[in-house]
Amino acid sequence: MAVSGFEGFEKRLELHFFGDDPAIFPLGLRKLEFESLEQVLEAVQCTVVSAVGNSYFDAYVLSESSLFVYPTKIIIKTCGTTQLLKSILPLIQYAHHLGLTLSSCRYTRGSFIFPKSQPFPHTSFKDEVTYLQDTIPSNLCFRKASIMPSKSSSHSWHVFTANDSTHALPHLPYDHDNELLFTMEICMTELDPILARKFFRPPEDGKSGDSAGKEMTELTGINEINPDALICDFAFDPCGYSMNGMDGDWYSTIHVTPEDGFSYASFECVGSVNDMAHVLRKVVKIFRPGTMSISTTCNGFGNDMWTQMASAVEPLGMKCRSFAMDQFPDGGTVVFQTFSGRRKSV
Ligand SMILES: C[S@+](CC[C@H](N)C(=O)[O-])C[C@H]1O[C@@H](n2cnc3c(N)ncnc32)[C@H](O)[C@@H]1O
Repeated sequence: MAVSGFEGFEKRLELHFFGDDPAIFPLGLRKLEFESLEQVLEAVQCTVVSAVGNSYFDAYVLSESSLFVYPTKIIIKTCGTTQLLKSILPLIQYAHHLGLTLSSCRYTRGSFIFPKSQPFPHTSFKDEVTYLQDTIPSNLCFRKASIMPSKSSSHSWHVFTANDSTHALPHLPYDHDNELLFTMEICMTELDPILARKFFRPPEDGKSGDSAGKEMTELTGINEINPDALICDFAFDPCGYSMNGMDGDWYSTIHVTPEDGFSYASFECVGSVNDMAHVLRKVVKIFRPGTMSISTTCNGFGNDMWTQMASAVEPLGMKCRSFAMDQFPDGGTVVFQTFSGRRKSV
């Protein structure tokens, strides 16, 4: 851990692949040996602490956040001082051995609380973008990097996308009822200290990380966010919590750094507009953050999520302080909003 404190803000990488050989499916990337994944994570400097799978994908809780492996898609989210971008090259190489080629890359993150503690290539967004530009293959020719602002220079949303010319919008943009799907990433700081205490373990509780995690999931109401989800949870010692949820092919994930002074929690999921507002309200009630950002990404062109998000949390005392929208070449539309308790400014 950095001398300053634990960096809760995650770096997030989403890679999509394609392959023409039917023999590699239906498992695709899920055929990767566990040892190969461990080697990728070694480059990032984190480890697997727990894992679960269903018929659609595998979900791993990491020592620093989460990894999701679908047949043609990988999502890795890591916090602390991990070097997430160092996973790209080994992943491209392992996928190549399976007959899969990279078609899309998306990297996102908020603003670090302790930016000076980050190692290369995460020393600045400029360094990250240079590293990405140099690492990803040239067939991903539609590229864009953007820093989406808020009213405060310490809360920005950093986005880099790169896509090839033939596999645009790789993630299905609609659900089974033909509703537009979104990815929602919520970053919360200044958690309510009484609620944050629930993510500390009593000294020498004699429990495993899994059983202590299960208790936290129930005690905090996290299990009620989506009662249909299969949850894989883990409690760190003496504090900290991570969980992955699986509901069919939809994932959700929560990570909590409860320490006073740099408390942080994140929630991420996929869903339609109606699900999102409902879920967002439940999440805000669990953490009661002083400040919060919401980033929604959809692979269509319309993204009017921001009004629904604002209406969902205003009755809970959170006021929308800023709004920014940007479009990415063959990478969809991103909306970034910041919120704070009514008397605070973000
Ligand atoms: C890994 S968890 C959740 C990560 C998540 N991205 C977040 O920001 O909250 C981080 C919390 O667990 C605590 N922690 C305790 N032991 C840890 C370990 N071995 N590795 C990582 N975090 C640990 C940290 O101090 C922090 O409160």
